Amino acid sequence: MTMANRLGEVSDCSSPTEMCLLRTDGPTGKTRPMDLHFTGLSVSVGKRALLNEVSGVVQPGEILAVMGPSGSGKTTLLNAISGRLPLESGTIHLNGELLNKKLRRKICYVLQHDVFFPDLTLKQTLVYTALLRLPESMSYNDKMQHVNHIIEILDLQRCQDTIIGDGLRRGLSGGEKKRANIACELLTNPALLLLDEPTSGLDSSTAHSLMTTLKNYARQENKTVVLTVHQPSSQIFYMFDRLLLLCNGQTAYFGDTKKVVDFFKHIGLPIEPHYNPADFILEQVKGTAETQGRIITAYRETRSDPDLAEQLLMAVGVGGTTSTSTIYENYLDGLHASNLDPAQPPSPTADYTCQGNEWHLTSPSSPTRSVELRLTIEKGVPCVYNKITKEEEDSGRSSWSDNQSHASHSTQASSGCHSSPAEFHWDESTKWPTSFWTQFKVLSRRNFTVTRPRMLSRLNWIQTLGLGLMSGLLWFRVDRKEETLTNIQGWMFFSTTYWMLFALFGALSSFPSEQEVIKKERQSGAYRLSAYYMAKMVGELPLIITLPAVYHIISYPMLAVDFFSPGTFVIQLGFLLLNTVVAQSAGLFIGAACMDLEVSITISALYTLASQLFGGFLSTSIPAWMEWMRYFSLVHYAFQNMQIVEFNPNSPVRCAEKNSRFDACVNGANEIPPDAILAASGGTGFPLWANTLLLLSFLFVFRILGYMVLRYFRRPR
Ligand SMILES: Nc1ncnc2c1ncn2[C@@H]1O[C@H](COP(=O)(O)OP(=O)(O)OP(=O)(O)O)[C@@H](O)[C@H]1O
Repeated sequence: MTMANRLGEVSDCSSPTEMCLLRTDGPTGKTRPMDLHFTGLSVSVGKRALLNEVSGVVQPGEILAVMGPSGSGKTTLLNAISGRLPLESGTIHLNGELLNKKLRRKICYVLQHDVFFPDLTLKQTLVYTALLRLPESMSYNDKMQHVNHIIEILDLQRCQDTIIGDGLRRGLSGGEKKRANIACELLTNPALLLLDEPTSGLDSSTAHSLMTTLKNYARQENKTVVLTVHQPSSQIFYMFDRLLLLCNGQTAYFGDTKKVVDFFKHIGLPIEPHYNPADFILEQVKGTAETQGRIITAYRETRSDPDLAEQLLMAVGVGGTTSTSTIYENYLDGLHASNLDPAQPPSPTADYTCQGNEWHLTSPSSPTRSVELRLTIEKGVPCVYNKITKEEEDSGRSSWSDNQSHASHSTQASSGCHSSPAEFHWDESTKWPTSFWTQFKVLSRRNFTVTRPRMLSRLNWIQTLGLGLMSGLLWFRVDRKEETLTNIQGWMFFSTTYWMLFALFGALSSFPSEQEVIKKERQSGAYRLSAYYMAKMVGELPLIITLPAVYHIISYPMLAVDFFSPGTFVIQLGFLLLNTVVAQSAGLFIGAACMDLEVSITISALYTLASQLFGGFLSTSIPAWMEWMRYFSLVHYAFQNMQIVEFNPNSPVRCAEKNSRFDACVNGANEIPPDAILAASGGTGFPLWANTLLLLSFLFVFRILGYMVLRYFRRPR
């Protein structure tokens, strides 16, 4: 399909709110409508049951609202359906197929809290999400068109260049953030959309407008939507097709939203006139233990009625007193309207058998095509599946799929307005939507964009320029003689120590500040942790070395006016930067391991101060039993190497005229031998290459430890 064709299809849609989204039924588009059927879900933590035998079903094009008082288990239910919580018992089926890793890709979960990088604009956020979560087979242009399309659908054009913002910086409004949150998830064209309290924190008109958008989306794109909601207005309440009412983790009602008031009336709890039904039912389930018991028992009795099948079918709006054969006929009519060849209408005369509460009905509509219907009642919830026709089996769609209510949506599906500039070609054989290399590239770029304002902030520039000038002036044109030897060493020690502290403490908050976003993205299977980690290391490298390099460029030439050597200058810079990167690695590791800023600051303060004490400048006579601690000092090796480079025979340091502390000087030499300077500085005495190797080892060990912590101890659940 050409781009022009695709755009042509989009232009069929008359307005953004018509929600013309993605082709879902094309031969390559794999996001076909999905019904959700969960049965007897029980979840416990310790001895406490959070969910107890909760069941429900929702069809494509419908919205199932999960309501209940605070703490009744709404979020727990969504977590369970999304596969993020282990079930004690119960099953979750999508189109009759048990929930598995592959199917989880078709589910998106919009969290209650809006989790974003606050410094990115809305458009940048969506573009990075699209580049990470849309399949590799889509071109860049298609992905960008798709982003624009989603922005249009959710009516976010006006704020697309506004930063997301947070408590400190103003950015998107609450309603815009909710839409942005939903937009991020809609990008992947999910079949099942789970939303945890999408309207919380919104005023009634914004909440209504958001719900209208969702309703249109579900209807016109034939998507299945499950959402939790607290206290909707009556207008919003009646937008829900089905309602699942929870009370202390148990089902108080499941069925048609319009019938819930009748249900309550039937059990002796009539609603007063002009009362918001949502408020009314919530008040009842929040009532006394006796009222709660009455509601739950009444609902259970409905489920154990001898004429269960008819009642339940009625609850899902299938048929009331309709016989199963009529259901089947209606069902086939629906299929005929949407999928089957009009020239070959399916035969309404079907064979059907009934075993217990499971019906099997088969009807050939042509020699090569047959349709089979299965109706089961599992734990009180009816589920109507159609078995794939023979032709569809050939194209790989051979599981049980769709159901009775498909008929009611077929007209919408066939009414046009169901294509976008993009098509999806999910590669089902791979776990990730994009390759490692793509993930690495996109995440490096994003990391650079997100981290730059923090690391290269105006204040950091002022601090660096100020300190560079101050240290340059303090040690300006320092003389190269024994009396001023400690000044030269002091500059080197100060430089390595300062940048160690800067990098280590700066890195402490790096993982903790990102962890919520990363957790959300990892839970949705957007990328590998290794790609994120590598990208973070690489993306931040230019940022972490910029300021120390500027400092060195200002400060060292001022110090070394009389003995400046370009070679020494460059090598000194190299060790200063290497030490800074090592310190950053230590900070990243400590930050990841602790995640609690106060704890990590305490540990870091202890380690960095010990590193200074044992660095070889502040104390040159370390007690023998503490000498081993020098080997763990973060500044020791770089400080040693800077001295090795600085104090070389080509640039000698003159002996003191009297009372020299160096034997060579006392014995008549004019210049202090470099080895004597190093020996007197309390170092380990390792050569340059050994110190460099040890610095690199520190770097790798801290980086590997940081990865292990994220991989095994910070795994999102
Ligand atoms: N990991 C857990 N350990 C112990 N209790 C938990 C855990 N997770 C949830 N709960 C408890 O389970 C109950 C249901 O929690 P859930 O978040 O599902 O409620 P909710 O209906 O979504 O509430 P709200 O409307 O306030 O968000 C609450 O009482 C909560 O304290």
